Amino acid sequence: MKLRAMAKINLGLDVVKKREDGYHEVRMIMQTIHMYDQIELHKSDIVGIHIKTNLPYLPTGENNLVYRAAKLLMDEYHITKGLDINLVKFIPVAAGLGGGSSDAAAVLVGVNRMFGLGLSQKQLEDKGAKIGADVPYCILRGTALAEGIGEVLTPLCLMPPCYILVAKPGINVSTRYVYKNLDLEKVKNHPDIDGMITAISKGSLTGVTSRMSNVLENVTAGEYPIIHEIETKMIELGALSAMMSGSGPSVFGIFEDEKKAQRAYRKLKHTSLVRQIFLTKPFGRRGK
Ligand SMILES: C[C@@](CO)(OP(=O)(O)O)[C@H](O)COP(=O)(O)OP(=O)(O)OC[C@H]1O[C@@H](n2ccc(N)nc2=O)[C@H](O)[C@@H]1O
Ligand SMILES: Nc1ncnc2c1ncn2[C@@H]1O[C@H](COP(=O)(O)OP(=O)(O)O)[C@@H](O)[C@H]1O
Repeated sequence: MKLRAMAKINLGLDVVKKREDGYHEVRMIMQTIHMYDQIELHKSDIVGIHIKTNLPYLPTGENNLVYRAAKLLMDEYHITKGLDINLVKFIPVAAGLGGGSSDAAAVLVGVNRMFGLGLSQKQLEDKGAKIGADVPYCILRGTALAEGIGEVLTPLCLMPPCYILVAKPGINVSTRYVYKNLDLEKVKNHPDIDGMITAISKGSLTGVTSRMSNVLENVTAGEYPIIHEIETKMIELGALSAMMSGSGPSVFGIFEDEKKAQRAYRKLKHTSLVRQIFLTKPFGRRGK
């Protein structure tokens, strides 16, 4: 069985409060983008979950989120057959693009289908929350409001058509570190998430881009000024707006004009600012 695990960006990211358990309550506008990892699942007679991946530095045991996703369902439903997972990564790792979460989401959907478990999408989303805060959204996909720690989802209509330039600089950032170093008292300007929801419902691209804001950017860009440098370059090259995705360090720029987006892609590709760069588009919800 072949699956596609789609990447996401956060068009808006607000942190509302810190919980007792260290997790943060968020209000985020999530958007799936047309960039994906390929996953193949095969039943096997050799007991256990066996992972192969094209990235030698990724864990292939229980520290890989695809392992955890498969094990969660296989243990609960007493599946004794073996499972081979071939994971081909294209989504940059630890980049703020939700690659690991989306791989886990795809495996939950795939194992459910492959072994005929009959779980609904909502049931899969609930199980996904045990693996990571962004996993339920990665099952839903499309444009959505994510609240709680990311798992309370409200589907929205698809964001207006546009071109999305995603650039990852050659630095790595841990999500845990970024949340830990966020000082909420210092955040003076919270994103206008409700205004962005209205703009999406009206189909106004500039209404969306004028409200793009991410409170985690203060933490990551405070340490890595390269994030602001990439944003400035994207704006110079015609992006309506540019912002860091999730906990970073990837930056995305939203373009209305395809030619400008392609030119920006070509210009940025050969600078020392970026390690990986992709020109992509918004992607809709599962089953839509
Ligand atoms: C920042 C965001 C924005 O979409 O994405 P990424 O940058 O990771 O892609 C998410 O909130 C990341 O969600 P996800 O990556 O699933 O988080 P998890 O694996 O559940 O948690 C990793 C760590 O981040 C912190 N964490 C995560 C989510 C949250 N709402 N509050 C937190 O404080 C916790 O310290 C946790 O130990
Ligand atoms: N299938 C996977 N793909 C990518 N990273 C994974 C995977 N499973 C576990 N990880 C670990 O999770 C960490 C965060 O990965 P990723 O989901 O790509 O980042 P982000 O949460 O910033 O979008 C990585 O450092 C990696 O070691």
